[in-house]
Amino acid sequence: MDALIHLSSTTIFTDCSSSSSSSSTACLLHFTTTKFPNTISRFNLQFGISNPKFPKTIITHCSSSSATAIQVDNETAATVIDGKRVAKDIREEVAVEISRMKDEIGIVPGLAVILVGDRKDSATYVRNKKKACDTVGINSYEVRFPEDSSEEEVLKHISKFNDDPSVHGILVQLPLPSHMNEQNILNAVCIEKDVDGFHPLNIGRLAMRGREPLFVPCTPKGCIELLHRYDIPIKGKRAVVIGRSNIVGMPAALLLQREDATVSIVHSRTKNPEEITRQADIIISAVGQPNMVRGNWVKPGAVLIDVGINPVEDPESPRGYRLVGDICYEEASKVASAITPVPGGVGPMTIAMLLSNTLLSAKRLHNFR
Ligand SMILES: NC(=O)C1=CN([C@@H]2O[C@H](COP(=O)(O)OP(=O)(O)OC[C@H]3O[C@@H](n4cnc5c(N)ncnc54)[C@H](OP(=O)(O)O)[C@@H]3O)[C@@H](O)[C@H]2O)C=CC1
Ligand SMILES: Nc1nc(=O)c2c([nH]1)NC[C@@H]1CN(c3ccc(C(=O)N[C@@H](CCC(=O)O)C(=O)O)cc3)C=[N+]21
Repeated sequence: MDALIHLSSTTIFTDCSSSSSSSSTACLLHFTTTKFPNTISRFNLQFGISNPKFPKTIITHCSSSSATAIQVDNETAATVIDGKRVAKDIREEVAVEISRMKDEIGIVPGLAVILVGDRKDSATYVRNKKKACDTVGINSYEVRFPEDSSEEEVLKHISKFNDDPSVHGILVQLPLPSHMNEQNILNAVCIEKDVDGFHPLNIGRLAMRGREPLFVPCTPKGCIELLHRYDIPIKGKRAVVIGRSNIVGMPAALLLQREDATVSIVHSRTKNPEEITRQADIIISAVGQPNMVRGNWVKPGAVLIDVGINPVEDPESPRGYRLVGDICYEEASKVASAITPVPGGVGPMTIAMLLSNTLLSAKRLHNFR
């Protein structure tokens, strides 16, 4: 190194095009040198000139100072919010409670999962939920219906599970085939067993001050749980939720509001969404658009919760695709103070919350504390 350089600020630009498996990162550095302390120089650098011995060293061509190599020691990186680890902790906590319940009152919680049609992703989710139930000691009951089955058949099974005392939670995997009326089916789940929290009565109570839902939807609950477990304050903060679906965006906004955040909702008709997200201390994104939230949509120090699960083509991956979130991780993680990865962020928490809701239901139905 020819000159000692004090980095005063860093701006990172990444090519976040959704399909590229490797992206190039350019870095605009503002720094002063000891040789030229009053000069602030700007250099356009290309990352990735890797010397494994000096991974943080960038080689560049500088004309206004004698520097040829820069040590980027103070590059800020966000805390990675490890949903996979937290979900494991929660599964262990749930397992302890389930075994205590079994020992003390001889009850084992049961979860019924209804899957209609043959979507591959839905089948995978259901399989993962069953596996998770097995690991904590929840009995799972799975019913599969062919794509062309009737709404009445599904309703009949829901009614059967409503009356079955060994079932404490009922989950209807979404989306349903288009010929079925989702409202009718979700309304049929009795609210005491609505572990997904999708029944309008549970959502209505979530929206009302002074009312308590019996269950909170798993994905938004998982987002808030991550914030709590990482000691991230919510009260008085500005939160922006991107997406307003019944299952994620809308209940996430309601939950943040219940936690005393000031909440804005961005959706597909929002003009200049980046101006709104840039004001946020906390962003929860649930859109389904790969890498939509760029680094420059994010206020420095913001906390980012990425719900999006988007498959993008990747010939190098064994499945031929890989999962990315709604947030351009590479860019945003350099601006944020904390961020959830995809995979390994919110996804595992959704399943952990489902287990936790099923335990809660069994405890409540059997008056077990
Ligand atoms: N990690 C997990 O556990 C889970 C992940 N997911 C993932 O989360 C994502 C969202 O799921 P879900 O809520 O069911 O999706 P929906 O398609 O039901 O909702 C998407 C929302 O995003 C909004 N939206 C779409 N495009 C834009 C845009 N360009 N700018 C701003 N807002 C936009 C839509 O707006 P509008 O209302 O105007 O149409 C809508 O409110 C998906 O990737 C899904 O796979 C879902 C559930 C659980
Ligand atoms: N009634 C109903 N309830 C749901 O909760 C529900 C639903 N329907 N329909 C579909 C969405 C989607 N969803 C996910 C759950 C876990 C992961 C998950 O565990 N993801 C892993 C990756 C899994 C992989 O690698 O394929 C992760 O993010 O690390 C993702 C998505 C629940 N949903």
